This record gives sequence, structure tokens and C-alpha cells, in this order.
Amino acid sequence: MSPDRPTLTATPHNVGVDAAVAAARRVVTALLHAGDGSAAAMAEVASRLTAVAEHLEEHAPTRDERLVDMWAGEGVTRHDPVTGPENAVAPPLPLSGLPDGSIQGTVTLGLPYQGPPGCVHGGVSALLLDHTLGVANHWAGDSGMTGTLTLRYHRPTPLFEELTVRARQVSVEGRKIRTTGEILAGDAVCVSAEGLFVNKHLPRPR
Ligand SMILES: CCCCC/C=C\C/C=C\C/C=C\C/C=C\CCCC(=O)SCCNC(=O)CCNC(=O)[C@H](O)C(C)(C)COP(=O)(O)OP(=O)(O)OC[C@H]1O[C@@H](n2cnc3c(N)ncnc32)[C@H](O)[C@@H]1OP(=O)(O)O
Repeated sequence: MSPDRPTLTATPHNVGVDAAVAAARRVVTALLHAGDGSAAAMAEVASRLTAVAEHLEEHAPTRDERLVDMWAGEGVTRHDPVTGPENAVAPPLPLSGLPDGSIQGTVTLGLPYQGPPGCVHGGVSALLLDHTLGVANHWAGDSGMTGTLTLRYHRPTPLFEELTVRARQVSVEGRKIRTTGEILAGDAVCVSAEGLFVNKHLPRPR
């Protein structure tokens, strides 16, 4: 971690559940690349993956216990669907704070996130931006829940290319927090976002 660029999201470990999740992401991507026409032994793949799922289910706490556990501590989340090293749905997108108060991260998205041919699904862009704006609010000090998120899709967002996702808090008036952000490919803005967040926090499971 660089002192003028603090890491704001959970750092993946190369062991334990983080390593298993990284392998699961690889499986999801490999399945989509293989497709129905592949010569892979899909019946056997399905049976081995089912055995893995059954093993995990057998050793999991109850859902309520897990919900308490994943919200324990006051630090960064490890489970969210954007940055979470414990969430195989997350690309993941690591985010850092910049000296000007904004935040930024880079990510390259593959086939699981495809919308238009060769491009990122618009809902996936919305997910990345919603979360990044939320983290920018935490970093700035006043945060809340997304009330309204407005997106403008300027140009198709490419798969397989490094994207920059950035955001900054713009203003706080009473409980209303305004935040903006963008996804860029190179210097070109692909998607821009304006968020109105309302300072309200749901209680953590206990
Ligand atoms: C989200 C917190 C996560 C906690 C994580 C904590 C630690 C982890 C650390 C790191 C993780 C970092 C960040 C997390 C990042 C991202 C989180 C993702 C964000 C989400 O994924 S979050 C889920 C989607 N989100 C919802 O599920 C909201 C459902 N909804 C409601 O819960 C209410 O609807 C609410 C709260 C929005 C408002 O309800 P309310 O009763 O508190 O507000 P009220 O009526 O008093 O209005 C007060 C003033 O806000 C204006 N106002 C009201 N609603 C508005 C709206 N929708 N749009 C624009 N303006 C609105 C009024 O017009 C009035 O304005 P004025 O004062 O000027 O009249």
C-alpha cells in the first residue's frame, strides 16, 4: 500500500477462502469460454463441481451465523459483489484513495460480464459505479444508501481491456450526499454516473 494511495478495499489473500474463490471465478470464466460445443467432459465437470458444492454446504455455518460473521468488525467488506475477495461474483475491483479525495481502481472484465458483443453489460457498469460511489462516500466521511443513481452510457465499454473506475463525493447537504464517477477505457469516458445517496444505514446483523 502506498502512503498517498491508501487501499480502501479488502486485499485478497492467496490462501483459504480467497484462493478457493479465485479458483471458482476461473471456473466460471472457463465454462463460458468452453461453451456447449466444447470437447470437455461436461457431465464429469458437473458432477465434480456438485461434489465441491456439497462439501462446502456440509461445512458452512447457518445463514444467520454467517450474516453476523460477515458484518463483524468495522473494516472493509470481504463479501460484496464488486470488491469482495470472498465473493466469486466480484471481478474483483480493488479501490484506492487519491490525494485529491477521489478514489480509483482498475479492472479488466471478461466474458461473464458481457452485454453487447465484446462489451460490458450496462447493468454490470451500474453495479461497479454504484459501489465505487458508495466507497467514495465512506472515504469522504459521510455515507449512506443509494437513493437515485443516474447513468450515461457514452460509448460501449470494452471487455478484455483495463478499465479505470473512479468516483468522488461532490457535496453533502443535510442527509443528502451527491457523488459522481466514471468508467474509462484509456482516456475515453465510457460511462458516467451521478448518485444521490441518503445518509441512512441499516443495522448490522447481530
Ligand atoms: C450502504 C451501506 C453499506 C454499509 C457498509 C458499511 C461498511 C462497509 C465498508 C465499506 C463498504 C463501502 C461502501 C459500500 C458501498 C456501496 C454500497 C452499495 C449501495 C447500495 O447498494 S444501497 C442499496 C440500494 N438502495 C436502497 O435499497 C435504498 C432503499 N431506499 C431507502 O431505504 C429509502 O428510501 C432512503 C434511505 C433512500 C430514503 O429514505 P428516508 O426515509 O431515509 O428519506 P427521507 O424521506 O427522510 O428523505 C430525506 C431526503 O432525501 C430525499 N430522498 C429520499 N429518497 C430519495 C431517493 N430515492 N432519491 C433521491 N432523493 C431522495 C428526500 O427528498 C429528502 O430530501 P429533502 O430533505 O430535501 O426533502
